[in-house]
Amino acid sequence: MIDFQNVAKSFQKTNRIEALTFSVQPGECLALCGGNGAGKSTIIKMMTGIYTPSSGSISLNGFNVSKKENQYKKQFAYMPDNIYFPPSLSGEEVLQYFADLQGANRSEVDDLLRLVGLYEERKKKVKVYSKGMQQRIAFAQSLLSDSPIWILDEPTNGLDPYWVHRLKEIVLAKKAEGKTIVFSTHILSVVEDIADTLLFIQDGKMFIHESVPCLLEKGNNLEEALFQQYQ
Ligand SMILES: Nc1ncnc2c1ncn2[C@@H]1O[C@H](COP(=O)(O)OP(=O)(O)OP(=O)(O)O)[C@@H](O)[C@H]1O
Repeated sequence: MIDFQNVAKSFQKTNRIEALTFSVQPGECLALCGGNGAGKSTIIKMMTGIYTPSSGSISLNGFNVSKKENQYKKQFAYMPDNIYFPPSLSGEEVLQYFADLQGANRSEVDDLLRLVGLYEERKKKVKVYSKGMQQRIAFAQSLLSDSPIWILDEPTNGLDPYWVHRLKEIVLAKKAEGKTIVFSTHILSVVEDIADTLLFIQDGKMFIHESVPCLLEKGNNLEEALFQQYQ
């Protein structure tokens, strides 16, 4: 379970996230949406301990997200929105590097390379990978750990339609295994296909927090349901 209690965040005295309270239940898949600059990545970075909230508290499966504590770090796997890859390493070496860093088993690397369709190109340096290929390596990296919570910041960014489809299948399979999932996206059809709940942020405030099936009763699709609420 992910729990946010009155979490706010300011940068240089400007409030960017206003007292946000919500939770994600075990096994739930929550989509984080909102306009550019709304605060999605900031929320995700606070969830993962990269940013410290200005006030309020966050816990992951009961463990406080705080610089002074370590237990919460074992609760989640994370795919950042822009990940640094040592450019001189090949795709295979990058995953081996992350496996070592996370204490994961290197034997999983081949399977993950196959899962993200990069096994044939595993010896190529990541710096020559396309944006979508780098994104798939970042996605594979987040699958090295079998933590109960999986947090993905714009995972479909740069993916072609086939890989968006595959990513949805993989996320749904992980959801069926009982993982608690949070992902951010601008693609409402992805939300419709895989999320249980939508949290829509506008200017750092919660605008909508509702189950996807309930939202879909308000329109033929999520886009229609959401834009009716905007008007
Ligand atoms: N480290 C930082 N220092 C100062 N301001 C920041 C910092 N990180 C984020 N912000 C500001 O906080 C606001 C929210 O940014 P955030 O990256 O969370 O938005 P987002 O919803 O993820 O946007 P996008 O959809 O464009 O990726 C923006 O106004 C941004 O400029």
